[in-house]
Amino acid sequence: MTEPLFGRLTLIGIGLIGSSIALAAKRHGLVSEISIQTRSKKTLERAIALGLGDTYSLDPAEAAKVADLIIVCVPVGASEEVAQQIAPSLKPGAIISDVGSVKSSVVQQMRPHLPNGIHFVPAHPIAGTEHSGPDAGFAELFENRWCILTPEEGTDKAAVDKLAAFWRAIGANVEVMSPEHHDLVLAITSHIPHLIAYNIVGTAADMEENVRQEVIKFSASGFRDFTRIAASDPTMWRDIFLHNKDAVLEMLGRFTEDLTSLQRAIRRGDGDTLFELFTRTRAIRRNILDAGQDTAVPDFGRTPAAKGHGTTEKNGA
Ligand SMILES: NC(=O)C1=CN([C@@H]2O[C@H](COP(=O)(O)OP(=O)(O)OC[C@H]3O[C@@H](n4cnc5c(N)ncnc54)[C@H](O)[C@@H]3O)[C@@H](O)[C@H]2O)C=CC1
Ligand SMILES: O=C(O)C(=O)Cc1ccc(O)cc1
Repeated sequence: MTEPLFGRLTLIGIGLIGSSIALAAKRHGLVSEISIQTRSKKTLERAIALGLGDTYSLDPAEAAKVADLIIVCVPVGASEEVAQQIAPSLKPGAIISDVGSVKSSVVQQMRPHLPNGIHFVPAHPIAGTEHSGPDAGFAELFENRWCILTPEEGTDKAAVDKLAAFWRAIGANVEVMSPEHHDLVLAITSHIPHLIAYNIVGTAADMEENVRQEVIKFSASGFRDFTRIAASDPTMWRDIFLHNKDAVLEMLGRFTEDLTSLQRAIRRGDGDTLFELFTRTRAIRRNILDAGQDTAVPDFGRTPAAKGHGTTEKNGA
């Protein structure tokens, strides 16, 4: 049996991601003790019934005490409140991390409250489902998925390496980048796709009753996939859009321009434009599959041809 990487791991928030980390850390023997905190008694009782940890608390300061690694697993809008609550009881030398889907805002919310001598290494596992709560977790969630770390410059390298080793040990591939770059990439690869799903399902839901029934009845796989994504947790996704506002609006601007050019191509009967785009997007899907994980960040924007698909860009204007 190898030595655990950490002594006490404290998980603040025990939903899908927190419970999956608990199960994976336990399975791989990565920590000697797991302490769980969440703010609702009902959720804490589920965590106890599921046997996710060794100690349980409703008090974040109590749970964070003597922890070597604290991972905050709450909706991104609650990050500042949690940082304020745990800051006074953090052990010098502890690593504090999170799993939020947005990084710049989490850094801005948490950093000012963290005392010197604490290693702050924000993280985002790009792995999840539309389910939430402690019952939704499973130990394999992070296997062969990316986990992006966004430490500030000057963060202790040993702390970053140790957190990276933790994520690798539960099956993830680790990459390090700036919070700003993370937020821009995730806006197009994750946040806008969710917004599109929420919007298309909302549009269908607003249709007249008889059409709505047919939408459900004849739901082809495209729409069904959107309904899965649009069933994701409303609190979590509200917070993502409120806290990644600039990057989402920037990407939404480009998306809207491209959508307008597709609209024009359809109106004009311009089959070449449609065919050329659909051929290019098919190749992107193949790239993703060839990369061996369907969560791999696609090669968007690295080649001039992949930038936008408006008719003006196609014509080189
Ligand atoms: N669900 C997904 O697919 C993924 C989610 N994430 C990120 O992980 C984080 C957690 O998401 P999930 O586990 O899916 O959510 P979840 O809804 O399953 O669990 C969230 C947990 O946080 C607790 N909580 C909420 N506010 C709190 C507070 N102020 N103090 C203590 N506990 C609090 C809730 O009671 C619940 O136990 C979010 O920031 C999300 O952006 C990251 C990757 C994938
Ligand atoms: O269920 C899906 O399709 C997801 O996209 C899961 C997911 C949700 C949020 C993240 O920050 C990362 C992954």
